[in-house]
This record gives sequence, structure tokens and C-alpha cells, in this order.
Amino acid sequence: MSESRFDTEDFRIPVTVLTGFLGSGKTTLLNYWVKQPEMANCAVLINEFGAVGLDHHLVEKLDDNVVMLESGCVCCTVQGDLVNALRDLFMRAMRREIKPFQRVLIETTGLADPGPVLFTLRNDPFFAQRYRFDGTVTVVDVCHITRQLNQQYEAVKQVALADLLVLTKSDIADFGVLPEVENLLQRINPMAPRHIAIKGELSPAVLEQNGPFGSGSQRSTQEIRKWLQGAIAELGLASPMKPATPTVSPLIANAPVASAHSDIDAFCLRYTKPIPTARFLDGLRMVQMRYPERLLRFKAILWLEEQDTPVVVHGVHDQLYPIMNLPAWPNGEPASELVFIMKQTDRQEVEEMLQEEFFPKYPRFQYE
Ligand SMILES: Nc1nc2c(ncn2[C@@H]2O[C@H](COP(=O)(O)OP(=O)(O)OP(=O)(O)O)[C@@H](O)[C@H]2O)c(=O)[nH]1
Repeated sequence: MSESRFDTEDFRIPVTVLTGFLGSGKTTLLNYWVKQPEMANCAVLINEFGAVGLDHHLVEKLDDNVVMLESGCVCCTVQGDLVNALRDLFMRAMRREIKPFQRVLIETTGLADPGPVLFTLRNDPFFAQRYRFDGTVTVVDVCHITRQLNQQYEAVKQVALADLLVLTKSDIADFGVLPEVENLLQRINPMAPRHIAIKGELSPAVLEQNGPFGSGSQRSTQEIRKWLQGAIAELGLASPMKPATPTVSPLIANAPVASAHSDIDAFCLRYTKPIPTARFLDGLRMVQMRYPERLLRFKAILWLEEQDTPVVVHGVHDQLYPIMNLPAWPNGEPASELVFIMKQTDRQEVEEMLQEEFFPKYPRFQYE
């Protein structure tokens, strides 16, 4: 009896993990991808670090098929949520509550160690029957990756476990930086193909070349650890932080510790009256200047005095990106929400500094 197509083809839904350090350009790439015709039948799961998420307001087009995994990082606290969300999506599509989807993209937090996420995706029985892991895409910010690889172990892991590397922001990088970064990436992960995306523009066709079961996913845990240890020693990259309590390496752990990013804090400041633009810019510049290393990421939806529509602002370390306007308030009511992701920082200090700058109690001294 001849083998039928159904015996050989894998009809499970491919799941791609989109990772990359804070502010590297994951949402920008996702936004570009979901607008492409070949991605019309795609569901998206977004996980953000900390209790406050803004990204789901910034991903356009897909509505019902965008799921937000809140309160925590998918590699630490919300793995159960990830599987539940995938199960829920599947059941909702079966019940025709949402349109059927043929691919899933999971955008992890910028601090996620993809190791435990991949573990969950491969080992959950429900997942394994309906979905197949289709590789990890790691977004790399050319301007900041060298510093991130030196300081943050999460960044090293994200690059090392990638099946595909997408290099962003080469349009604003200094001359000579791109080849240096390419060289570094080649040494950490020589197997992953590299693609350049400017402001997210990269054909989603690269995903077809990525999966199924990309290069990284076929490597054994031991192989990856050995290779990573070699790269860390040779290139002087950031090594794992010493956890407060002894734990298994997240690469092989079934249930990784919730405190993996314990020196990093995400907090949101909310203002319900409009901020004068110049005051906002001064205040933010002050925070950026005071904490150039500790401020890992800043993003905000702003109610600015001079603007009729909400404004979106992004920052990575001391770099600030051009503002964008949103057509309407995501929650219906005008308010500013500023999200800071910082390392070893007193959030009250930042809050007081900004309060004083945005809404000073006393008018400033004016020179004649
Ligand atoms: N000039 C330039 N800016 C870019 C590029 N890619 C992304 N950006 C900008 O970088 C900023 C951060 O991009 P996001 O897509 O929000 O980054 P992210 O990785 O989703 O951030 P987190 O979710 O906080 O980790 C935004 O202002 C983007 O417009 C690029 O290739 N060139």
C-alpha cells in the first residue's frame, strides 16, 4: 500500500518564538509581518515584562487573534499561561469564535531566556499534539547588542539559541558597527542565518526557511551549554547571575525560578493630566542622563499638551526614537502611561524626579 500524503505531512500548527533583548525591535518586526498577506492567518501571543503592557496596543491589525500574557515573564512565571493561551486559542478557533489560524508567533519579553519556553513548547502533551515548535527568531539591535552581550546573560542566551537572527537599526548605527556585530554574532552562533530588517521590513518568507525544527532546536542541551560556555569564556560575555538560592540551570530546568531577573524592575507611571512636550522631553532626558546603564528600556503612550492624539515614544538606554501618533486612546480615556524597565534602581527616585519636572510646584526662576 502506498504512503498517503496524510502519513507524511505534519499538519500541526507551527509556532515561532520571537525573542530579542529589550527594545531590539520585536514589536516593529511583528507589526510588519502581521500586515503581510502570507501572514493573514496568524495568531500572536505577546508577553511583557512586569505588570504593565503597552505592546498589545501597538500591534495593529489582528484583534481577536492577539493574546496578551500579562504579569510576568514567560520564561519565569507564566509558562502555564503560555500553554493555556495556546490551548484557548485552539479551542476558540475550533468553536469558530475566532478565525482559524495557521501559524502562531510568540513575542517574548526582552528579558526572556528562550530555553525554558522551548522546553515547555516541546514537552506539554496538548501542545505537542496540535502545535509544533518552528524555531526561534532573535532580533538583534545592532546599536546596543555589544553592550547587552557584555552585561546581560539573557542577551547571550537569546543570540545563542536563535535559529534565525534578524539585525535591526543598521540605518542609525555608526559606520563600521554592523560588520563588527556580524563578526561577534558569527562567533556566538555561527549556524543561524542572519537577515537585516530596517524598521521591521523583512519578508516573513524567512520563517519558511527557519522551520520546521530549526538548527538550534536539534542541538542537545549539553551541546548548547558547552558551546555557550566556550563563547562566554572566549569572548568575555556576560555569564549567568548567581541566584539567591541554588537552582538548576534554566537551560535544563523544568520549572525555572521566578526570580531570574530579580535586579530588574518594571514600573509604570500614570498621569491623568496632559504634560507639556518640552517638560516631558527634559524629564526623560534627565532620567536617561542619570541612569545611562541602568535604564534598559523606556516606552510610553503620552497625553501631551500640544497634541490632539496619543503619542507613542520609545527609548533604549540613552537613545530616544522618533515619536509616533496613535489614532485613538487604547483605553478610551486620555492618560499618559510611562513604562520603565530598569536595573538596580529606586523607582521612587525616578517618580519624584519626573513629577517635579513635568508638573513643578513652583514656577521656575526666569532670567531677565
Ligand atoms: N531607526 C530604526 N528604528 C527601529 C528599527 N527597529 C525598531 N526601531 C525602533 O526601536 C524602538 C523599539 O522597537 P520595538 O519594536 O518596540 O522593540 P521591542 O523589542 O518590541 O521592545 P520590548 O518589547 O520593550 O522588548 C521603536 O521606536 C522602533 O520604532 C530599525 O530598524 N531602525
